[in-house]
Amino acid sequence: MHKRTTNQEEAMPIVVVGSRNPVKVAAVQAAFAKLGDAWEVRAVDAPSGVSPQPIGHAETRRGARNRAQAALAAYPNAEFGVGLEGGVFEYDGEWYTGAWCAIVDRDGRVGWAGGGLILLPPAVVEGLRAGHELGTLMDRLSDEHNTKQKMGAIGLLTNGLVGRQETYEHLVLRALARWRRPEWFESEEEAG
Ligand SMILES: O=P(O)(O)OP(=O)(O)OP(=O)(O)OC[C@H]1O[C@@H](n2cnc3c(O)ncnc32)[C@H](O)[C@@H]1O
Repeated sequence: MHKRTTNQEEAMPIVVVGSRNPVKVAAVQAAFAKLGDAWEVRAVDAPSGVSPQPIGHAETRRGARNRAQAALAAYPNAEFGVGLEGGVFEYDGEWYTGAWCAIVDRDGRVGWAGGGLILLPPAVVEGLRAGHELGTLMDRLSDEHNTKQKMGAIGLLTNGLVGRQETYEHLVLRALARWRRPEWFESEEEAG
């Protein structure tokens, strides 16, 4: 993995998450821990610039990129900014929740990954149509508090089989593809 060399050769490289949601921060920590080098993970409140409950890929993806860029801008010494944005998606009358991840570096590259879709039940769909946020609806349905910062809709819906954190960790790992295989993403000129 490419690392920027600085005159502080010993300093750990920094990755900044554009959210203080502990689920998102833990997902980035777990993903970067797999890279082999020790990374320092910081978290900042970064505006998504989209609605509190993004609907559809375009809006959700934009929110992820805005958060990643704001995160990177907040830390001049950081190598990467990571944005994770949850959204809801409608296909053929069924509604799903999923997410997009954007990772940005100092050279303007953006790595993308999205998905992790899971079917939402009718009571939640009704609430979404009425303009409510998924987090609020999941709290109401499960009679729990702040579930979006715990197992999330994914954990509640699968009754603990898989959680929001693991799902987001996978998105971060996939969004790193362009730095794992730079030769496949960049022309020789750019890569040089
Ligand atoms: O603190 P931030 O980073 O804003 O985290 P968030 O969970 O509130 O915000 P997102 O922008 O990622 O998600 C947009 C909305 O979708 C909801 N959401 C997305 N994924 C969810 C999940 O797995 N469980 C519960 N709510 C979820 C949540 O209510 C958010 O208001």
